[in-house]
Amino acid sequence: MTTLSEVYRNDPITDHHIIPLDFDSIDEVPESHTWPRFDEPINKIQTNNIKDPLIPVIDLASPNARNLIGQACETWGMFQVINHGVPSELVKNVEYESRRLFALQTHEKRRVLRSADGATGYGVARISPFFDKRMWHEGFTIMGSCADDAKVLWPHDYQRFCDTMDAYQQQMKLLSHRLLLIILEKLDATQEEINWAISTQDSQQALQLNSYPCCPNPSLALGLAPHTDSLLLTLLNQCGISGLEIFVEGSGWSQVQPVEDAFVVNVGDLLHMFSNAKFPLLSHRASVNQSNHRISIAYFHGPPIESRVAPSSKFQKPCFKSLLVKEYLILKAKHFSRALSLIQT
Ligand SMILES: O=C(O)CCC(=O)C(=O)O
Ligand SMILES: [Fe+2]
Repeated sequence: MTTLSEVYRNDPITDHHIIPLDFDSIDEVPESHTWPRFDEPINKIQTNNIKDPLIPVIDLASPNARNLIGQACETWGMFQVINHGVPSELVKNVEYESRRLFALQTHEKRRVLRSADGATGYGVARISPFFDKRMWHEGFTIMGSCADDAKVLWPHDYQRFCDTMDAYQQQMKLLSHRLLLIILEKLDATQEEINWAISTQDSQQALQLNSYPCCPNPSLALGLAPHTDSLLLTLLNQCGISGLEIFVEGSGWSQVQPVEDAFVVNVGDLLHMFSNAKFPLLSHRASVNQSNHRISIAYFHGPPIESRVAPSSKFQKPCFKSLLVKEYLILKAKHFSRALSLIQT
């Protein structure tokens, strides 16, 4: 069975792109990390007043949650979810362990550098090769067990990190299944399609720990460049520090303010495809700031890599061709944001 790691092995990225900046030793933004923008205003489209946000905040325990989730997927391709049942202690521990990792010295983190043909470990964002400028970001990717890397980082104290990441992945999997079930029912999907999306065997998931160190000049730098997520659904924890921005037609880049105990849920390329483009894809990016070292934790959920993806059988006029999930991911790894247009009918 092919895994996400094997798909990425097809498309190695060069060393230049794999090693993040040594943030400990830098006190200004180098030319390599200076992005040509950014005097544009950033709209704060969402306040902590969760009664009146633009990107809806949905209480999963409320009777109306299903309808609201369906509407949010159709309108935005994004919502925030609260009362989701993930223990807040675990969420705090994941943030704590992630900070423990990124607080290590640069030379220690580089011991678990992602290899050129690998998918897990420490490194820059996978989208880096598609941009001339580099990002104010370092990441650590986990797929399944992270024991091998954790043993290198903390030979005598790795268990806590592994247990926390394992427990969190488990919870994220349950929550993504719960949400996908609601979303697919809203799309009137068949039982077979539901089984495909939330298959307990061979489904693909990745946990991406993102670190955006304090930046001496945030207006020059960018934490993560604009992109869409490739799989079905992403659950993002902003860990209480704003930075996530979405591109809203007509009003430009807009901040998605963190809401306490909420996960940002967003539609990925495969769900956009499955919904026959009924659910929009939101391009998003991450900004950086001067005073807070921001951590975010993204969980990506996808179907088995060898399975086929196509618009749901309910759609009479599919606007995407059917292909294997791994074929799509290989296209995305080569063509990035053009990948979807290559499979339009
Ligand atoms: O850090 C963020 O807010 C965004 C992270 C993200 O988009 C990703 O990891 O795909
Ligand atoms: Fe993303």
